[in-house]
Amino acid sequence: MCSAKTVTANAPVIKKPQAEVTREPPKATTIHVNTYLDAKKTAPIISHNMFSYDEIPGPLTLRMINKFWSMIPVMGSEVTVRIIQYLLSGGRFFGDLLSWGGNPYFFKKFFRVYGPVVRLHGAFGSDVVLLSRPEHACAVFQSEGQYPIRSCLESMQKYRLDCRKYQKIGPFFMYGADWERLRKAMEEQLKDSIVKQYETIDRICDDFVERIKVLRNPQEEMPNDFLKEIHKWSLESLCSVTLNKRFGFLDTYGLSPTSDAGVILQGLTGATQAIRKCEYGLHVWKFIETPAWKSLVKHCDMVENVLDKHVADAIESLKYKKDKLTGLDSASMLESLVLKHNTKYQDVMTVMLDMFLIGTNATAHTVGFLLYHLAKNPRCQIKLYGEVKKNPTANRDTLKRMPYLQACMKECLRLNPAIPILSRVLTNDIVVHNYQVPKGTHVLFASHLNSYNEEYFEDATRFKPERWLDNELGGFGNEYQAFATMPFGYGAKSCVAKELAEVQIAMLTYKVCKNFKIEYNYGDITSSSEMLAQPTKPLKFRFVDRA
Ligand code: HEM
Repeated sequence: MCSAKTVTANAPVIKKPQAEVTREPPKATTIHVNTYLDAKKTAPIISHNMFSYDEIPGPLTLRMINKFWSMIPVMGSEVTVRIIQYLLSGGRFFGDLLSWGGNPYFFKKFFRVYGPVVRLHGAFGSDVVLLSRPEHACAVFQSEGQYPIRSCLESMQKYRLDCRKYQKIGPFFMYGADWERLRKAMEEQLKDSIVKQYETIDRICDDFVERIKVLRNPQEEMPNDFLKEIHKWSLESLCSVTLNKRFGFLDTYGLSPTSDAGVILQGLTGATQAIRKCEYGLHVWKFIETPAWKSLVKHCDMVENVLDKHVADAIESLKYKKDKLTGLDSASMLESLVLKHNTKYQDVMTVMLDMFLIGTNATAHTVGFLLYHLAKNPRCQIKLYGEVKKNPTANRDTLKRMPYLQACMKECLRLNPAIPILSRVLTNDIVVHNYQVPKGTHVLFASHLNSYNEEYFEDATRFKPERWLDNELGGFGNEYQAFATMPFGYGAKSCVAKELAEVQIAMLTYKVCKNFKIEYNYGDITSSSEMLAQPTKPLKFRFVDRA
């Protein structure tokens, strides 16, 4: 275990609680799950080597901040979660307080100082526990009941419930029977849409290749905002999957800011930034309209107004189409949700918005990173191109049968997961690392740290797709290896669109690799440490035509 000496020179002196210093470190492998919702299944846990929740080590500084918070009646664990994420993203105020501001390895430092389980004290006893190891994730996820809970973004919740009166906060944050019903409908329709919209997804990738040709400068390089172009591809693809419509995001002559596509792009970009600002730091916007809150409302309204129009049009046209639809064959995903699953209008809207906010960003950032890794690893690119050449045409089946392409995607998601921190609110008491953690606690699991840990992956920092060919778990294949990297999350609340995202990313990578040799001649690009991690530098790739 590290001592306080490991903290950098200008950091505050953080003393570990006495109990932590004197006792033996708990064994990492002990996992007990007390599912007291189903008393028949489990017996109470009795262990001789168990420690209470209060014994979990954590920073004294945050305890002091907590004393301050507890005088302000709105601060809860949600805020603690956001503060952590704010610190992770280099937030200044609290970051400076802890002398860890701007340090992307904030989580890592916590673990180094306090051990693999860290408790951060929130107001009213509602704390956040940071977990680091795969076996901790296993304990959390295996304890999930039928309805797992993810901690929510309070700003989005307020917007949806107060401003738009949807009554629902959307599938990403919902739980319970309503969420389960919506989730099942989404799963079914997304699967269906991949089959139905496959050719359109394919054509949109071709359009992206053409767009690259238009964007290239005389040195065959992309502009600084190439990530935005990847976003456009991702949006065009998702619009056609959900609405059966092309929006023109990839228009050769650029995007008019007043077109529907232009408004959606501007709205989503602004909304993502505003949500980030509202969520990190103090939630003053709950009482007064801060600039960040006003921006959130403005940008979310922009996206919603356009989507509203299209969703309303689609629903209206159903009245006329209903009889003509033969077995729902020609229905879009949205139409099927309404026709087949009787999904209500407000639910359709929140589904659309969650998919746009989470899905398009995550997919676009993953593509950005994958092209980067291929550019930086010419050996891997040559190998992938060899596989591409052997498969002159790509369809859903052939893409799945390109093992190296699949391995490249997995390896990219291991190194740069779009959502690097998974969160849950415990629905059961659990024991992690011999510490008892009660039901209701917010836990954050820093899964991306394991990706860089030699304990789980040999040559952990290297982009090495071969590891997934040698071993289907990509690492040392121990008992918990499946929890060492979880880019799409885990269990009932894992990503609902994993298959769609994989098809889109595989198809685009196949086409780009088939047409161009990818190069990158600037500084190393890493992931920003945010809820939705993105590349930290402009993606100034050079795309050289293949002969
Ligand atoms: C590479 C692309 C993507 C990655 C890495 C990714 C990753 C994730 C992760 C980590 C979660 C949380 C899982 C958990 O907490 O266990 C999630 C949830 C979710 N994702 Fe994705 N995602 C991607 C693409 C998409 C796309 C394209 C869509 C929509 C079309 C989408 C829609 C959702 C939704 C709606 C949820 C919430 C599911 C629920 O709570 O039931 N994602 N995603």
